[in-house]
Amino acid sequence: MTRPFVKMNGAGNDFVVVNALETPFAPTADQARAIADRSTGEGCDQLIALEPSQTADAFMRVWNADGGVVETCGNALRCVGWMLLQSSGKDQVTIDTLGGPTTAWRAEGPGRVGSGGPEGPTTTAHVKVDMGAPRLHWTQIPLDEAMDTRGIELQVGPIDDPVLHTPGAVSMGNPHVVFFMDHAPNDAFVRGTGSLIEHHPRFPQGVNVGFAHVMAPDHIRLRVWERGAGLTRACGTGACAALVAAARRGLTGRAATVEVDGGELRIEWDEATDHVFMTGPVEVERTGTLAL
Ligand SMILES: N[C@@H](CCC[C@H](N)C(=O)O)C(=O)O
Repeated sequence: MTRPFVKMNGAGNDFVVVNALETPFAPTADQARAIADRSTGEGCDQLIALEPSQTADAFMRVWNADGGVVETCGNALRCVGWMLLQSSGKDQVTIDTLGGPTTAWRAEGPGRVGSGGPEGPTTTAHVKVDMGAPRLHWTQIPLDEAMDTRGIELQVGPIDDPVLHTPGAVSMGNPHVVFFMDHAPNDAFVRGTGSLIEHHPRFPQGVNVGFAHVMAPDHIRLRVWERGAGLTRACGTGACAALVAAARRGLTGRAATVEVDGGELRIEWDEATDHVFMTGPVEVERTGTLAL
């Protein structure tokens, strides 16, 4: 069986997107893993399917690169949002996920906007998404026991001199923990520490691990080790979680630019609605066909 796909990325976080609005697409975990494999498959951080929805313009299903189905993906919501905005001609579209419903709009943003070319993809568009309200109670992350999610009981390194400790915990529909550091860590540190924390018993459903350096009250440098995908060039829900965790500790205001390896995301935590809004770039890289 073959299926057409579109390869897209949001700030460097890349996806194989399959339109399953008319024809169902239900890969096994092994098939999802094979598609995501960067040496033998198409290669991506997440596999995405756009499915029909009773309540929204579409339902977005997400598989991590390890083949596991997860709740949501912020950067993919912008990519899929752009596809639906283009195909429907609407000004806004709604997308449901296992992590909750989202709305997406076209937005203005920095950077070159073009259609791609021999030099590679250029920014296709900027899209804003309403990621909903952050979930902050320990049961909602979820954690293994009751504690204040502004700074949870967790440390890395020796007990009397930890390298990292007391991260914030936030659910943006999926679980995140955010360590605050005075610099951005290198790849080896993110890989070593991230892989350790991802499966820590503190997080019964695993966790996405953010390393945030607050450079100014409106600017965060963020690196993320994603649950089920490893070190990625951007994590949209991770950027939302970092802003929320930083604002709760008084390290930033309620809006900031979050600089990730693959670009910049604008995150705003609206006081009136409690919703977190994310604006950032979307790129179409290529199209192709999956052989399943
Ligand atoms: N890249 C995503 C998050 C994808 C899912 C995540 N790895 C998880 O397991 O929750 C984003 O942009 O939010």
